[in-house]
Amino acid sequence: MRTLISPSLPPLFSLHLPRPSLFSRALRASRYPLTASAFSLNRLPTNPHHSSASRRELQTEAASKPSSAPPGEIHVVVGPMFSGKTTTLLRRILSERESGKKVAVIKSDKDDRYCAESIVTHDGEKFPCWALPDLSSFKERFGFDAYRNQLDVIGIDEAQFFGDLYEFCREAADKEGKTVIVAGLDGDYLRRRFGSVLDLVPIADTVTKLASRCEVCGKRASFTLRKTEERETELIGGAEVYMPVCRSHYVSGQGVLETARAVLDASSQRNATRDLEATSLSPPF
Ligand SMILES: Nc1ncnc2c1ncn2[C@@H]1O[C@H](COP(=O)(O)OP(=O)(O)O)[C@@H](O)[C@H]1O
Ligand SMILES: Cc1cn([C@H]2C[C@H](O)[C@@H](COP(=O)(O)O)O2)c(=O)[nH]c1=O
Ligand SMILES: [Zn+2]
Repeated sequence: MRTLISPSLPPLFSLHLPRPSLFSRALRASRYPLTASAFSLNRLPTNPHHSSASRRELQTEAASKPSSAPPGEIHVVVGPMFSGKTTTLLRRILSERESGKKVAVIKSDKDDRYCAESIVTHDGEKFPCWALPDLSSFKERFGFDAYRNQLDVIGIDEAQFFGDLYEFCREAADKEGKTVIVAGLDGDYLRRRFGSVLDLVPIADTVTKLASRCEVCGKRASFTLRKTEERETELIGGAEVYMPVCRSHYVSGQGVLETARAVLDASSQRNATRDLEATSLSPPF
């Protein structure tokens, strides 16, 4: 199958890492070598602006965090359909697993294309996954103990379909030390924000927007055009329903839709004629 992802296209957001300040170096150093008790607020210089109640609150919060869980990470991969989101997720998951990390992948059970128990790229690559109605059921299904002690990296595909995406990712990364790699559509076929994928941006470590190739002109495609007449936001489908397009062909989508409809009509016309011919050739019952 043709590869439509251009490796030369840069991600929308690039990562700039400034020199760490003295403060940030001190903060980073405090994360790993210090135990929870060494990181006790009692040892911090007293801030005269903190009331004793708020000091107690902060102290309780610090004590309740598991001392062994280093902070996790959130990486978000978005883009239109056919831009390589699932492929990217798969590559990252495989590379984490090769480096010795324990991984698990979750996808929405709404997506019943290809295979129920695997994430599958449009090129047919597969990886076993948990197909779930929501993310909050994952820990119980995976096992609370196994989740806490034996899982480092969580991949989430079709993230736009999960209503509890934000809460799950924040808790997993902030409190449970997990690395979460999220792949999903940033926008729907009308280019409206899709689900809560974009809500993750402020709490993410990296955000990558991928592009596909416009099916009409071959240029960079950042949007997904729906070729059919359905109007609901959620409509599971692949290349028979959607196509990646550039900005100008998204805007002139009506024309593209008409072309696509004509192609579909012609092909169903051809199929109908073939069926008719096959029926008239078959012997009568
Ligand atoms: N219009 C298309 N129809 C079918 N497959 C396509 C189309 N455009 C691209 N592809 C293939 O899909 C691959 C990306 O698949 P995938 O990672 O599943 O994308 P995404 O998860 O972003 O939808 C590309 O490498 C390309 O080979
Ligand atoms: C644009 C758009 C897409 N969907 C559905 C169609 C597919 O089932 C998934 C996206 O899959 P992919 O891995 O990104 O190829 O989402 C939808 O329900 N509504 C839309 O507007
Ligand atoms: Zn185009």
